Amino acid sequence: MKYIVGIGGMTNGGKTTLTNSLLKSLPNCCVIHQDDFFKPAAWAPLFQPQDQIAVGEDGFKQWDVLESLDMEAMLSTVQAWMISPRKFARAHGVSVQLDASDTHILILEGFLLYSYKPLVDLYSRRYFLTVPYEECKWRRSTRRYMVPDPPGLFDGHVWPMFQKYKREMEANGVEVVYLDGMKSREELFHQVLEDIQNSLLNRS
Ligand SMILES: Nc1ncnc2c1ncn2[C@@H]1O[C@H](COP(=O)(O)OP(=O)(O)O)[C@@H](O)[C@H]1O
Ligand SMILES: O=C(O)c1ccc[n+]([C@@H]2O[C@H](COP(=O)([O-])O)[C@@H](O)[C@H]2O)c1
Ligand SMILES: [Mg+2]
Repeated sequence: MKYIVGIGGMTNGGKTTLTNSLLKSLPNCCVIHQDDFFKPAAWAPLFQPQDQIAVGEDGFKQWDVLESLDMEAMLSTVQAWMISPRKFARAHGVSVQLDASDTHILILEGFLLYSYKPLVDLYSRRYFLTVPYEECKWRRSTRRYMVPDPPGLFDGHVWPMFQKYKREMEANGVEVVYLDGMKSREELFHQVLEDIQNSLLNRS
């Protein structure tokens, strides 16, 4: 059985933390991180021609839109797993348990998992982590990304884009399991692990 889990939701909701814990506990489990698919951006003026991240009318680089991600490449990577989860696992250094039932799990982790149409129906289960605005803003202020946030990015771009995509997801009727990112790391881990295990049992 092939089982694809989405760990989505807002920036700094705790997606990467939760994913890393699940990976250690689920058998035959591979991961694809959406933030590995950001398109290239200029880090110095000389490299401007390679910059594929648009600058909005607001003056901010538009990192938090679907167009800043190479979703076709992400989809191809998912398809490679679907064709041969065993080969994919080996290529990514994941040891495959030969005696386990033929269950293979793929976790997709990222902040815009449910907005790209070709991916939406591939998930067996879609989780969506959220925390309140103030907590999200505070956590974000403690993070250091490859490209540091310019002043005002959170309120001017990150938060409005999160709200826009969430609204669209809900309007499109995409079914998700909401997770309260204010729970402890341990509580979230046990809640989701148990939920995945139950869902796997129901399918087998
Ligand atoms: N359940 C939690 N409670 C409190 N802080 C958390 C929790 N999960 C993650 N964090 C912290 O929040 C920040 C963002 O976590 P991270 O997993 O990188 O989020 P995301 O991948 O959603 O942006 C990190 O500093 C992390 O240590
Ligand atoms: O990873 C990068 O190269 C990168 C460069 C610029 C910005 N980001 C930010 O990465 C955020 C998504 O990652 P995360 O872990 O916070 O969900 C998103 O809100 C972007 O603004 C990420
Ligand atoms: Mg992350």
